[in-house]
Amino acid sequence: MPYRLGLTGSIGMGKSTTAGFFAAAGLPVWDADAAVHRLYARGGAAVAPIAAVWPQAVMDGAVDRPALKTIIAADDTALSSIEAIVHPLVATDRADFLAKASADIVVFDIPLLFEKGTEVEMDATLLVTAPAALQRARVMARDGMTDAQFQTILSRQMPDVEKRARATHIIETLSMDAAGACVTALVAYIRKARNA
Ligand SMILES: CC(C)(COP(=O)(O)OP(=O)(O)OC[C@H]1O[C@@H](n2cnc3c(N)ncnc32)[C@H](O)[C@@H]1O)[C@@H](O)C(=O)NCCC(=O)NCCS
Ligand SMILES: Nc1ncnc2c1ncn2[C@@H]1O[C@H](COP(=O)(O)OP(=O)(O)OP(=O)(O)O)[C@@H](O)[C@H]1O
Repeated sequence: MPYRLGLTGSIGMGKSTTAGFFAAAGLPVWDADAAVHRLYARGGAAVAPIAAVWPQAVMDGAVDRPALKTIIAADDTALSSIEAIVHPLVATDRADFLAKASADIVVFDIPLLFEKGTEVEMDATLLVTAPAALQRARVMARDGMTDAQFQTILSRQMPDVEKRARATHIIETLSMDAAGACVTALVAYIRKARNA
């Protein structure tokens, strides 16, 4: 079985960017957010079970994210009900990817890796992180992001300090060059440890 490296980090910490460095190094990368997008798209496996509970959340055969957000905002229990539908489907997608992978190391980009306990399915974890002020500046630079939205998302994620305590490896995403070099060094380290 390939070595499974779980990549995580809070919003805006640089998961997608760091996943790109692994992909550029030739490692297969599975992306949890992309899996959810596939499941929500027309023909995706989450459409029918979500329509059965919230018919107003499905438009033109696909799950409509703004509609889901309206439902979540109005009902404190909705997010966990959505998760109960979506997370088993995501787990199946991830298992299919792993079964087909032929590389020595595969990377799983999972925003909620520690929150949902998925780290038990990994051989090691990599946390990407940055100072809180930099994280905030990155997220607030995004279109339509408000301070209240940022605070809500942060409140649903495990604090960075707790993630640091759990992670096997940590990379600070301060510059592209430095983070890219850290990824190269980490891949070499894992290969050396595996072959030792
Ligand atoms: C709430 C939804 C509709 C918001 O969609 P939208 O496109 O606006 O935002 P996006 O998916 O990029 O998420 C925004 C931020 O919220 C975080 N987030 C998303 N889902 C969750 C969750 N279940 N718990 C905590 N944080 C979450 C993301 O990591 C990200 O930082 C969508 O995220 C969703 O359907 N979530 C439930 C499924 C899920 O758990 N996805 C997480 C990956 S397995
Ligand atoms: N190593 C780095 N050096 C400089 N800037 C970076 C680095 N990594 C990420 N960034 C910047 O930080 C921002 C967030 O990066 P990215 O989208 O990769 O984060 P993310 O953790 O995937 O975000 P989200 O949780 O919202 O999906 C982007 O503007 C990106 O250009």
